[in-house]
Amino acid sequence: MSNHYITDDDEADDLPGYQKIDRYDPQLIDNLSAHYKDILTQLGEDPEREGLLKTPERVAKAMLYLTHGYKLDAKAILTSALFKEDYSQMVIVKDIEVYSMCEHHMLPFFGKAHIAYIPNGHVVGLSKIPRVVDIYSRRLQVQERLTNEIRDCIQETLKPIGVGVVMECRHLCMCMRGVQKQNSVTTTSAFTGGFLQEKTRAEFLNLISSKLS
Ligand SMILES: Nc1nc2c(ncn2[C@@H]2O[C@H](COP(=O)(O)OP(=O)(O)OP(=O)(O)O)[C@@H](O)[C@H]2O)c(=O)[nH]1
Ligand SMILES: [Zn+2]
Repeated sequence: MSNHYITDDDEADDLPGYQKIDRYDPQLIDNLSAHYKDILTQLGEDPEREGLLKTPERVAKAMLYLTHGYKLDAKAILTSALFKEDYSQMVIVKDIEVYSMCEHHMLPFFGKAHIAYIPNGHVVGLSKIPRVVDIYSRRLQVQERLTNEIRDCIQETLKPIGVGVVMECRHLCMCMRGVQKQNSVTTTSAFTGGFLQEKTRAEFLNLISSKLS
């Protein structure tokens, strides 16, 4: 894989597929900038006015960052930190921030992901779970597919007894335009294995709804 994009995360170079953000391909930035300059003109703006001079390049870089997940391999990230461990209770990482872009309007949707799995001989390094969320979020998405992709990645890599994913997001395409519902939150969920049983799923849902004291 080449041309991977990620923020200036200090760990970036140690993770499979990650590179630092200052390694954007300059030709790609130039191409995208030219398109955004044209879009500004088509929108009735003057791309030569002072405040907009660097805007096409800024937008190009921002969009590359907001879609850098295409270049990353979530399964490789998880596989890089599997540890043999005799722990077979539910592991939950909750309240993981999510920032994604809806594929219909290319406007942000954002909120939280709550992820659980029941280990089957291996646990995964905890930080890798939010990294998986980021890799699938930083693409053009619909919330349902994002939820399923996270579930499938964890299930296929860790092969746990079960995986549960719940996501709660606000979609700006529903707030700042269109139907203009400022407070609506969309909840999606995806489960495998043990989480298909009502008791296990109820325990997960109960634990993610309880607040830390
Ligand atoms: N299922 C799903 N729909 C989404 C998501 N993000 C945005 N949408 C919806 O995608 C739909 C696109 O519908 P269209 O009728 O083609 O587009 P539109 O005319 O801009 O629709 P409005 O937003 O109702 O104005 C809208 O209903 C959005 O609310 C998502 O993550 N999941
Ligand atoms: Zn949308």
